[in-house]
Amino acid sequence: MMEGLVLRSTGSWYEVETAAGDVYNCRLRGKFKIKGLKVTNPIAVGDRVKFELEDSEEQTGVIQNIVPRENYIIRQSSRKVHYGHIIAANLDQAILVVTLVMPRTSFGFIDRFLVSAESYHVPAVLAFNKSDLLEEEDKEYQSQVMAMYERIGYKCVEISALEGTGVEDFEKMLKGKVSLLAGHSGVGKSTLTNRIDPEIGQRTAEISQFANKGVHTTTFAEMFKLEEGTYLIDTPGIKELALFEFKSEDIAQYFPEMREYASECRFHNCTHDHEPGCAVRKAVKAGKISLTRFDSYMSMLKGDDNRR
Ligand SMILES: Nc1nc2c(ncn2[C@@H]2O[C@H](COP(=O)(O)OP(=O)(O)OP(=O)(O)O)[C@@H](O)[C@H]2O)c(=O)[nH]1
Ligand SMILES: [Zn+2]
Repeated sequence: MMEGLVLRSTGSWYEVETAAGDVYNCRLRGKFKIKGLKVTNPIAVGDRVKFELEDSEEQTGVIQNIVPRENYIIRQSSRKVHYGHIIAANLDQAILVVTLVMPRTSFGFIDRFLVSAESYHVPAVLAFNKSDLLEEEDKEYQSQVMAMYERIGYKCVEISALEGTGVEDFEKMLKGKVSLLAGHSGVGKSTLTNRIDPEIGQRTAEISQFANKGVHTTTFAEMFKLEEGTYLIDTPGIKELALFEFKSEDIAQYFPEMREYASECRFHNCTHDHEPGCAVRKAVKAGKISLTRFDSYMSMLKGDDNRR
């Protein structure tokens, strides 16, 4: 039996790369299923699989087994109700490219992304792009925003994909990891990937063109190899890591800075909304939890569609 990493999938075929760097075209053995998961795709990009060689000349194989996942991100299937579609598995980090100017990424959107990443147990990073466009006062503001997120524990980097500032450090951050790259249209994902690897940049731009035309891009889910052990997953079709199943009572636990106070609330099932003796609201008043973050929490709790 051989083992490899799924780089690409069309739904019926999987491109699997072995440690030696050989790529095999594999299909699933019949009736392949993963217990307890209702998904339209049992195997996704980023999965490690065991496969039996079928034809060594054609480099084809049959996937027999999946190595247990460290994590995965999933969305609602567009084809089947109550089914999920796995976007990617075994991620080391999820990077959200954001911009404070042209266009301005909202805190609501950033926080939804961070909450999703928490729920998937994927470390999240915020990359603030277009730093070259910032006026003096914007720079000051951006530093404050970055400090706010860093205090919570999220890594933040400042880059200008256009001018190349900070891109070297950005690349260092990718080294030896599987990273998912996300962000609103126009924040500069293609420009950034193009700087890192023109071939990938080209592909990113192509895929995002499809996405902008509304063509379903999930079949294009791709993992790019930057170097040995370093992979980038571009997600143009997925503007956010929308949660597949989202329970309002769980939301607070995905705000790391709230978790530590929540245990001190008078009621164990406190929603931090109106309850007396709420330690979280007290921490907000005392400036220990940022109001911006608390606002995001409240709108998520109330189910506002905060997607912009
Ligand atoms: N000033 C400045 N402009 C940038 C920067 N990065 C990207 N841009 C510009 O922003 C616009 C959008 O960049 P893209 O790289 O196409 O953005 P994208 O995120 O790939 O967007 P989609 O292709 O719609 O998914 C282009 O006009 C870029 O030239 C930057 O760091 N500074
Ligand atoms: Zn509370």
